[in-house]
Amino acid sequence: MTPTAPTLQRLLFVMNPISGDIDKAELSDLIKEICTSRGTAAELYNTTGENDLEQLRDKVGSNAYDAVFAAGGDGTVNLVAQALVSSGVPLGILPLGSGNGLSKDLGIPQDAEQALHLVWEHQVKPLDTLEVGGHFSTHLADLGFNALIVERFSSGDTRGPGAYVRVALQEYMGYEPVHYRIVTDQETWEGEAFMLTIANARTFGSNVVINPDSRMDDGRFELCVIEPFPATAAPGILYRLYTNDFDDSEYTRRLRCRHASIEVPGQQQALVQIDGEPMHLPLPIHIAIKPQSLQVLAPPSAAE
Ligand SMILES: Nc1ncnc2c1ncn2[C@@H]1O[C@H](COP(=O)(O)OP(=O)(O)OP(=O)(O)O)[C@@H](O)[C@H]1O
Repeated sequence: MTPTAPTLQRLLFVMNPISGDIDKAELSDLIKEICTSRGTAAELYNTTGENDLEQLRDKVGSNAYDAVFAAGGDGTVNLVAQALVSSGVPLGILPLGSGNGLSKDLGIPQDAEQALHLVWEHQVKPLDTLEVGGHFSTHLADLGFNALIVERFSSGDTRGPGAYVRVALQEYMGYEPVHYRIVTDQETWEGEAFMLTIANARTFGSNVVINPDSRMDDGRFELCVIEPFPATAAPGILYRLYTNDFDDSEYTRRLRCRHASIEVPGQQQALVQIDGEPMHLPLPIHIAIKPQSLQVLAPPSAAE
């Protein structure tokens, strides 16, 4: 353990039985075995997909957990973070999904067994969280092209990066950019966008860096706009998204703010993906940051 890290003695592990393709019974046994051998009490909760948030809030309210781990994909991390927000109880992550965006941004090992060592070797970091149209987000939300692809993915049975690229290419051909009006506490921007990301974090689970050099604890968030671009510009934009150079394109801009509202003139609702879950939200969409409202366990050496 790092000198400043508190000892975690009582833990809850929230496990999503459908996340990833590893054997959850084996992982549960491993968690119990390692924790028992180190004198740490570990309780397990399997999500059902029904009323999990209410159940977890009850558990967190009536038990003195030192930390609660989300063992699952981005949806499970969002669920557990929501149950813990403003409680002071830190969130740990055992990444099991296909994206695992927040865990990557925090530098958490992508192997669940290695990530378990966060219990004994960690630093506790405060993170901002976002409210997007009344929904909780820890990581990244967006409107436009990527939200459409996430929706196509969640309604089909295709998975994996190869399938993502295939679906994205199919949809790109007929995609019509949308006209947005964004009003923040700093400025107003109006125009067409191919994609509009609401970013508390930096990097998608796909390793696309949509919001480079940003912080998750500064009380601000970014609206990252990719404006319509000719097909010839696509390779350059894609390259910049993988090389930390989002701003180096004439088709991109970022608005940094504390609160914002997004309108689509003439439309009543919009498709939005929030931490990987697609949903239709009424317009305008109001976004606000809750500064340092979530504690997380990160590796002792994590930079930010
Ligand atoms: N026991 C369960 N049976 C069916 N669905 C469940 C169950 N528990 C949770 N879910 C659903 O799982 C979804 C969240 O999955 P999560 O994102 O954690 O994993 P994943 O889909 O494998 O990850 P990724 O999105 O990174 O690929 C939620 O929609 C939730 O309702």
